[in-house]
Amino acid sequence: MSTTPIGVTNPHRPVLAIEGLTVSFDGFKAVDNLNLYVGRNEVHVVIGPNGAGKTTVLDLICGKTPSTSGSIRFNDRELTKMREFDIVRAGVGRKFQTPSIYENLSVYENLEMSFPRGRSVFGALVFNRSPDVIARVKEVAAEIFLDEQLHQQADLLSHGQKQWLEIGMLLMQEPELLMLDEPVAGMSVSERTKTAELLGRISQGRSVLVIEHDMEFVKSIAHKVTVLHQGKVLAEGSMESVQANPKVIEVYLGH
Ligand SMILES: Nc1ncnc2c1ncn2[C@@H]1O[C@H](COP(=O)(O)OP(=O)(O)OP(=O)(O)O)[C@@H](O)[C@H]1O
Repeated sequence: MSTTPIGVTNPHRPVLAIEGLTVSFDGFKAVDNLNLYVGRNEVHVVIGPNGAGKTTVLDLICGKTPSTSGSIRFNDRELTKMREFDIVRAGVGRKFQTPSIYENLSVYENLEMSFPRGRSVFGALVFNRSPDVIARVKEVAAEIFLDEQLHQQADLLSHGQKQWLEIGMLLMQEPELLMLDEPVAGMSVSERTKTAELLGRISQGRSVLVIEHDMEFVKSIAHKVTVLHQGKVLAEGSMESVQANPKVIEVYLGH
């Protein structure tokens, strides 16, 4: 008998399988019996009105907020029982809206210290100058369009370049699931185009879960879209199907 849940893109083994996930804040269910599946090589975008529960879902996945009930399986490991640090080590990387880079260090140093061996600025800078780390830093810098800024101090980067640097810092840890909260907020048009290209590339061999309000950007990156409303899934599927859904137009896109 098949136990495949309805609506799964990759029914055989989603990398991330969220089932029956609920969190209540003083009786208010910000996330309410949510099912969400993310496959490998998938850019999955979560959209929905303000307060729908999008950021809370990412907080639950990365262990920042404990769930009230339900399960979050990542490669068959149950994340709801794990600490934030162990979730990162299991291969989940999360980028918040505001970049948290070291402004007074160079692009190179920021990437170098994110190599998993580096536990502190001091430790990273003293012990990490090995050929494999140097090669990885250069590879990631090229991936995030910053190979020509390697020795530039991070505070001199544009807002968009800072966002890319933070994505690069996450890539240094080779996460299997990368979560990004409004990655193109405040970016120029050309930076948005390059970010779309970047996300397409980094989804190869990984899963990328994105929260985004900019529908043009969503169209350019999403393999699958989930629309959240009042903590529940309102609609799910391709961008075309979601955009044509009258319920989605009523509560979100029509506004
Ligand atoms: N720690 C908390 N305590 C109490 N209420 C919370 C907490 N975190 C979130 N909420 C509430 O849960 C609801 C969902 O918030 P959330 O930030 O997840 O929405 P969102 O879809 O990300 O919205 P936006 O698009 O505005 O960022 C909101 O009503 C919010 O006030």
